[in-house]
Amino acid sequence: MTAEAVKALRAVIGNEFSLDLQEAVIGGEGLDTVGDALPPETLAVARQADAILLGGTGVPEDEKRPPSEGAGYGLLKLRKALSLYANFRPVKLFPELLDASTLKPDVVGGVDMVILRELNGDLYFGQPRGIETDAEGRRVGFNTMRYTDAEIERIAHAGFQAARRRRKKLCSVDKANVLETMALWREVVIEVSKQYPDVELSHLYIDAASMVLIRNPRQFDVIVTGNVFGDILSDAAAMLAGSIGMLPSASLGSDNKGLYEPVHGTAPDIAGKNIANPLAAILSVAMMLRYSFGLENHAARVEEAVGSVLRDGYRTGDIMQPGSRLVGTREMGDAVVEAVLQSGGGSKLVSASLS
Ligand SMILES: NC(=O)C1=CN([C@@H]2O[C@H](COP(=O)(O)OP(=O)(O)OC[C@H]3O[C@@H](n4cnc5c(N)ncnc54)[C@H](O)[C@@H]3O)[C@@H](O)[C@H]2O)C=CC1
Ligand SMILES: CC(C)CC(=O)C(=O)O
Ligand SMILES: [Mg+2]
Repeated sequence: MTAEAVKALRAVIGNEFSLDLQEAVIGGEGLDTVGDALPPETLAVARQADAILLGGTGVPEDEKRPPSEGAGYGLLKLRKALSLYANFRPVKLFPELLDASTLKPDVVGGVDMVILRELNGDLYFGQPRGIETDAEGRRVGFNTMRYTDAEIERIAHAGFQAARRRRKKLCSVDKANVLETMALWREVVIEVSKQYPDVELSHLYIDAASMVLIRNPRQFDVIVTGNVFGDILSDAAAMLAGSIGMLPSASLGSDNKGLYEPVHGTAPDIAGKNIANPLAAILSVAMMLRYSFGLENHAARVEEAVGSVLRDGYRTGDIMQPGSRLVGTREMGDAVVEAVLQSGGGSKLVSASLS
């Protein structure tokens, strides 16, 4: 999937700019080659890059390791080390996929929201964590849900600013009725809202938010929420867009450096079969062009190319519909590259590689 995203990136950049693309290992490949899910060399490459395109991390062997030593944790460390705290996960239904969702077309038609997930705090990072044996000899697992007011403030500002650029509606999702961390979350979000009187703020508890997301998703514009709730809510929201293979994301910090990756994981159940949907990875490249490189037109060309291949009936298995043309990962990538090149006035299909 990442190789297809790189092909699309090369196609849209063409000869207009030079692209200095470096590869580095993370996750399972990092553990296998240098025994580290986030090797120091990878972190160094990421630090000096303007933008990072991330292939999924996480391998089935993670189930036999402590979570904080697994391949998947390499990504969490990278997000934290680079202070990429604001994870934008747009959920937009391409009209061509109206019937691809498992939900009714009149529920999902016109869905266009952004889930803004805080990425540097919460249960995934809070200390203490671990598994210990208590005085009675019972094993106890524990994690800590933890947010400082400053962490909540900065993600709340990002949420209000995102809403300001859109339909000016922000819904903060928490569990303030049960958890002190989330009571603080709500208090700080309300305090920050005073600086954004033009943005309509609402609140939902995570359980109710999950239900409303499926019942009436069109009502949402921007949702701001914590690391764990955002992780779960965005996978559920993927089905509003037809498939988890359609959701891109951008993780940003306080400068333009960003990390771009699909919302989905490594999909080990279908790995190596050339059947996974590369469009989430390709749409992540569009976000990279927009947010890290300021190339709005190029971003739009990639997004329009995706729309055009869908209009032409190309489908991977996850979004397959009757009468459409079933293609593999590489063929979908080729079709997007061709559409990108057409939009730039060229017509020759180039074969780009990762080298
Ligand atoms: N950002 C990341 O690097 C993430 C890594 N992971 C890791 O990925 C591994 C697998 O996790 P899962 O829970 O199975 O989540 P997953 O997102 O990899 O897969 C969930 C389901 O969606 C399908 N799917 C995912 N992406 C698809 C695509 N592009 N096209 C078609 N179908 C697709 C998979 O085949 C699977 O049935 C684990 O090791 C996990 O830790 C999980 C989520 C995010
Ligand atoms: C390693 C996981 C926490 C990644 C994940 O599920 C995500 O970021 O959506
Ligand atoms: Mg996830």
